[in-house]
Amino acid sequence: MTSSSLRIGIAGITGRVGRLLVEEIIAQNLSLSGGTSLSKDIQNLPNGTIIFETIDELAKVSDVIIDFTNASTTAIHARALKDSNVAWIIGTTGISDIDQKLVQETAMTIPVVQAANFSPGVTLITRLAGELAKALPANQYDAEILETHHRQKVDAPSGTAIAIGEAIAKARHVDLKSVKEAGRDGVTGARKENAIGFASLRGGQIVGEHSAIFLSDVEEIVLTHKAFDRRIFAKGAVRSALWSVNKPPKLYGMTHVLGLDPL
Ligand SMILES: NC(=O)C1=CN([C@@H]2O[C@H](COP(=O)(O)OP(=O)(O)OC[C@H]3O[C@@H](n4cnc5c(N)ncnc54)[C@H](OP(=O)(O)O)[C@@H]3O)[C@@H](O)[C@H]2O)C=CC1
Ligand SMILES: O=C(O)C1=N[C@H](C(=O)O)C[C@H](O)C1
Repeated sequence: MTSSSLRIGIAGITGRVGRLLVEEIIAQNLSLSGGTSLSKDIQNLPNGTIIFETIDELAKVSDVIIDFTNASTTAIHARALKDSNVAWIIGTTGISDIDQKLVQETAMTIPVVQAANFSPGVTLITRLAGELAKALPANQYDAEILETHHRQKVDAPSGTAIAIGEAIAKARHVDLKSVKEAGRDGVTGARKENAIGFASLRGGQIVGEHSAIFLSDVEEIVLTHKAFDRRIFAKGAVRSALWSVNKPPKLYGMTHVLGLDPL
């Protein structure tokens, strides 16, 4: 299979990212096989774009499916794609632990590229956060993650914030779940040593902003990424789709797509 013959389907084709994926596929002269959506509002999609009723139908006419939908679809998509011949590029966030297991199972039979954020810049910031966490003692440097998104976002903390938290936790050899402090409210008690804190702001049309903050008694280190345009996600997802061609079944991430060495 070559990239020019690759048939790309979009799950969530009428969404904020879905519509930009269509533009990116057309801009790169790639082949769009169609998409799925909830409301099937096809306004402003190119003439002739096919909206399928189910992911199974879309899979029959696609070599790769890029999925920016809602976490409620993940289990259905995993079961439908497990025994298909398509690659699955997952951008959807807010996926439950149970459904994430299904994603992992699916990646045993088809190539899956999953990233909470398809921006190369965020991939690098996440690695840098891990590097800092490795070098800065957890009992001296408090790690806090701040994220800001548009008012329509339905999950919190953002998938990217969680991925940054996981990178910090991994570097500190702890399980994120055991140290995560999110949504502080009321008499919370003093901050726990080694905690990784999360704060989420929602409002307006902010595309996506993330900061990993390390605070000691004597200094503050802040890594910040701001996405100005959702095209950065669409470009990264299409790049991942092209990269997935002829790859063996496995759960890949943006670090694989970017060819970065494992940490
Ligand atoms: N990994 C990354 O780089 C990024 C990830 N995201 C994540 O991607 C997801 C989508 O974001 P965004 O585009 O802003 O969201 P939108 O709500 O704009 O789009 C979601 C799309 O999925 C469709 N959809 C929702 N539920 C279903 C369902 N049950 N079955 C089929 N289709 C469904 C919607 O259909 P309809 O239009 O008819 O409602 C719409 O087309 C979110 O989880 C978000 O967090 C977002 C940006 C970047
Ligand atoms: O919902 C969004 O918009 C975004 N979601 C992703 C996340 O949850 O991290 C990525 C990006 O920040 C935009």
